[in-house]
Amino acid sequence: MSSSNIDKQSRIRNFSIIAHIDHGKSTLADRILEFTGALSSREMQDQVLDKMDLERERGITIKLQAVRLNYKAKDGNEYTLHLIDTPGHVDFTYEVSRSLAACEGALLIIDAAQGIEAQTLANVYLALENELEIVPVINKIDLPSAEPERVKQEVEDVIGLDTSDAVLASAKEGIGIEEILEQVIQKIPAPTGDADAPLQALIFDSHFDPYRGVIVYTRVVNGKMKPGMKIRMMATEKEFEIIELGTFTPKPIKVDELNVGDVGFVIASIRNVKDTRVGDTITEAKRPAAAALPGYRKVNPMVFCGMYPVESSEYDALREALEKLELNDASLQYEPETSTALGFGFRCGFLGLLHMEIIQERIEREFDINLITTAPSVVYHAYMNDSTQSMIRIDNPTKLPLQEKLDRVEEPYVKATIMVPNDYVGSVMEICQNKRGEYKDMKYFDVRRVSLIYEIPLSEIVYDFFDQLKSSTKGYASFDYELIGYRASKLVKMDILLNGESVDALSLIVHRDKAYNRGRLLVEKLRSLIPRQMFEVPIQAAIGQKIIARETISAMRKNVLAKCYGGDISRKRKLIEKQKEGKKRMKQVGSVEVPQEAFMAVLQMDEPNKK
Ligand SMILES: Nc1nc2c(ncn2[C@@H]2O[C@H](COP(=O)(O)OP(=O)(O)OP(=O)(O)O)[C@@H](O)[C@H]2O)c(=O)[nH]1
Repeated sequence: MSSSNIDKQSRIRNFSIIAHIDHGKSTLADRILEFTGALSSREMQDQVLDKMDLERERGITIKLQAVRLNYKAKDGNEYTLHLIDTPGHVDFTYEVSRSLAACEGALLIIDAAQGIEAQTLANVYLALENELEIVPVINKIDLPSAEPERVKQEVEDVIGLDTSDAVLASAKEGIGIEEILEQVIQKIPAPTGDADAPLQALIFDSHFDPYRGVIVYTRVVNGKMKPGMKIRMMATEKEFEIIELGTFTPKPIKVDELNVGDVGFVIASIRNVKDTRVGDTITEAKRPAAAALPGYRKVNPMVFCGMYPVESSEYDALREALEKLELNDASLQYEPETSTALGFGFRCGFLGLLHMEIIQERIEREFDINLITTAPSVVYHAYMNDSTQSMIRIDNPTKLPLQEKLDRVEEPYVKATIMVPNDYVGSVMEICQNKRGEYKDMKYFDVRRVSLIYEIPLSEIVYDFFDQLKSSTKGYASFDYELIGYRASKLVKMDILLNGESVDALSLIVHRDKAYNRGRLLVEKLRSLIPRQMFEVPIQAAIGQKIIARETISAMRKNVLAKCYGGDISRKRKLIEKQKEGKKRMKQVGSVEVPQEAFMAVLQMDEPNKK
């Protein structure tokens, strides 16, 4: 390798920013971009690293990106910095871990008023797994409630990081930015790697551009890439020819090559993001690397739900919407599904609830399709009791075989870390126990805060766990979880009957000990959600042949319009309009009109906190 290349490589720093949500990651990233001159102040009006509208509205970062910055350090040298953004939600943990794998270091941002939170720790563990140098930054020191010294001590005690020269910063007021960059240069190592070795480049993200095809975000670990080179994706074994290479500054600019340590994008006439899996290694087809980079795994959806068009004529439009979204989202899965109650639709798989909500919203907003979605379900493993002992993956409660045929059913469990001020420990424990959680550990951070570890079935977390946690702790609890595997549970299928007919889209899998309680609450909730019909409608919950709960919706007495007779006509029209509006989200199930909310009722039941 030439000495100028070595020089260049020694002046590269690749880093991420990790933080608990709202501790100031995006604001700090913007400041860094501004300080290094990558953005003018006018451009600063948009938070560049948070791109999509939805993201901005929800205030979270979903799609990761990488920016190349030039920084003239105090030592007089010019450095190339690659700042790699990470998504801020537990649904996207694998993507976070791969973007961290593209770095040598990470800025750990901690809010000076709040201190360490659950995702601070989760992110630190991911950074440590990837052997990153962690540079602590205490942010928001401008806040009157900031306690930087206490938070520094907390970081020392809990994480074991030396905080003697942690930067005290305010991303909002632009304090400490230069010091942060100086520490990036001094503390984070330059990339090591061999420019003459066969190509190994890590894919840490990709997205679909309608004009250019898939744009792959990559970090070169060994070797180099040039336009015209034939590349191979080592996991998917697909081959492509590089058409263009570039980096984001943050505007995309073309480059002639991507060398060891470089972070940038590759365009190679790739049509589907499924060919460019996050975590996969790009190598040269002609001279492939002996092995892929470590850490690749295929991410599997954790949560499934049914999506049905309200108007059955929109089925094709829904399929096209899913096809388009899938181009850009390798973790979205779907397959056609038919429901007796809802007709033709799709069973869709997501990384988590947030991922699911984002896709639902995009289908409705960008594709203008009215959807009926069924309650989300986790994937159960059902083991048959016949001679085969075979296992069936159940991603839809209706598919659970009859009880008599089952040896056992297993469900996914997570290890949940909940951080909470002392005063709320009691209520958090109660929620966890109510959610079938198994207590594992409790650690005191300081006199005020506690970290609780529970093992909880994922299905219980899907059902409004986080909302309950937030509301019973005045918003102070923070929460993170990781999947730890499958365990056998006493699970049964509960069916819901409307007017005597079982509605498949309302079936759910519940723990046997909770079935009666859930069944009763669910039929009560359904009674309040389903409008009166022209006739009386019984709502029943059943396990097998046995009815465990019943409510009745009494028949409608008079036409709503009757009220308006003699009244003014515009009011009447408004009422008709309103009824039409309301109708949009109704589905005719047998002879009963059922609103969208009914299919989600199981998520909204306020279960009294009793065991
Ligand atoms: N007072 C004060 N507020 C700050 C500072 N840095 C960020 N904030 C505010 O804190 C809130 C969260 O900041 P973001 O930068 O969006 O936080 P984030 O960590 O990127 O959040 P996610 O993108 O949701 O992960 C915003 O309202 C910011 O204006 C700071 O130094 N001081």
